[in-house]
Amino acid sequence: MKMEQMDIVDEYKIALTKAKNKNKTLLFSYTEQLNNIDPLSFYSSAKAIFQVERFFWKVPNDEMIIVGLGSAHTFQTEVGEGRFEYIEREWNQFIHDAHVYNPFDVQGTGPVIFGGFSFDPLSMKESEWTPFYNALFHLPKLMLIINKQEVFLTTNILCHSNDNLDKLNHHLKLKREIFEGKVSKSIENINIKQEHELNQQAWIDSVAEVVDLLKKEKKLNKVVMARKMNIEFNDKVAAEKVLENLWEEQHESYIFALETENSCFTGASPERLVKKNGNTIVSACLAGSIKRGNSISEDEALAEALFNDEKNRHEHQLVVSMIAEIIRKYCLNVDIPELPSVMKMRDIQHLFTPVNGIIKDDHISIFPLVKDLHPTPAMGGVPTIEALQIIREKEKMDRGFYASPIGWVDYRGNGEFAVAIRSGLIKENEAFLYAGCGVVSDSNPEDEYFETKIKFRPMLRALGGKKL
Ligand SMILES: C=C(O[C@@H]1C=C(C(=O)O)C=C[C@H]1O)C(=O)O
Ligand SMILES: [Mg+2]
Repeated sequence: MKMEQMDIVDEYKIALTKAKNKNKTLLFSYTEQLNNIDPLSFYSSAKAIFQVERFFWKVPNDEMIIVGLGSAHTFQTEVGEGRFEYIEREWNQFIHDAHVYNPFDVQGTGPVIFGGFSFDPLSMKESEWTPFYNALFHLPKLMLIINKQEVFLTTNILCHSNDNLDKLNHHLKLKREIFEGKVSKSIENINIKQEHELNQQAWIDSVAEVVDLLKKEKKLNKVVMARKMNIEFNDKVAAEKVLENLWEEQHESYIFALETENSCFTGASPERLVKKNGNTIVSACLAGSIKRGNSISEDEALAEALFNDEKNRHEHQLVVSMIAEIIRKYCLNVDIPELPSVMKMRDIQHLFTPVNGIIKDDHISIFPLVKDLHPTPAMGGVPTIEALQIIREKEKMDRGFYASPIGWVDYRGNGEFAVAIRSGLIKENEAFLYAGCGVVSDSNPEDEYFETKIKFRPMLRALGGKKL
């Protein structure tokens, strides 16, 4: 059903008057309903206009797709430990003064920021991650939201106290160019020149050292060890092509991309961190892995082996205990099945336990939940602080935004974050891919190496890797 819609020019004039009266810069945000539009085409179509800052987000069942173009404002910080509070504070301040026109009671409509946080502000820093800081969120100029088949467009403009209608007119012109232009998917191809797994043997040796530590130190239960791959391409890689491939190949995952400067952090993650919609909180525990089978019977036998495997169940249970504790701190009526189920992705199967709860205080935004949950023992370890210290010493790399929360927050503090795994950072004709695994005292370093090899596959395939 179409709502009666206020005119964007009239609303903009109200925002301008507010900016003048308050003598400050404020956000004008306007949401309207649209006819259907293909989200990937929308993402590609605006490349020439908004090439620097774009984002893409799709949840596993397609119930929510968000595509952002350009940045009306970018929230970023070098603050480490306090990066979650910093972004929340800045966003609240922005919203406090904003003029929001949104007649729809639909999640994702109205002003939304999209971005993520660094995994560990105290880890070593590598230059490829510099443009992402310790947190980076875009408030897009134009944002497409597809919520259960309903399509919306949100326009965000910053109004200064001495502005006239010029900015809006310019914006409307850009919008017409996008919608009247030939909206098409990308036709570019990706050609890998060279794939390079970094220090394989050194990594296996580090995992063996971590296993020794886990055996020695009774209080240390789990450490997640990751490694990376470098890829060189013959030409610059088009982010939209990678997204198109992920969309086709990993449709059962969260698919995300966050672009800034000459960098695109993208991936297809099976793992939700947390979702908040009003007082409803949903989280997920995902840990414990096995490959897919070549036949249905082999696949089922592997799933059963995973379910009954003590090492994997232990690895999984450590995640459930921690997430349950955090969610219980915030929620009533917490619902957690006693036994995990097996989640099957294209390349891998995981043990999975969903967590649902009703938040006690619905004034709390999603930010404190993200802060408290990150890193879960699926990405860090148990106990968290000790595990992070070991990761810093043994991994000897900068995870950047890999294994971190990535997602969106709206102007009411609702939103959703996935854990940014099965991901990679693309920089023109170079990419860095990341994969990790939960190491426990009965881990076999060679098996863990093989597990990470499987976890590179989704990104490798989307980038045109041939040996898959
Ligand atoms: C760390 C990753 O995956 C995590 C580790 C898992 C495991 O060790 O069994 C399973 C799922 C994820 O929580 C990754 O994909 O890089
Ligand atoms: Mg594992």
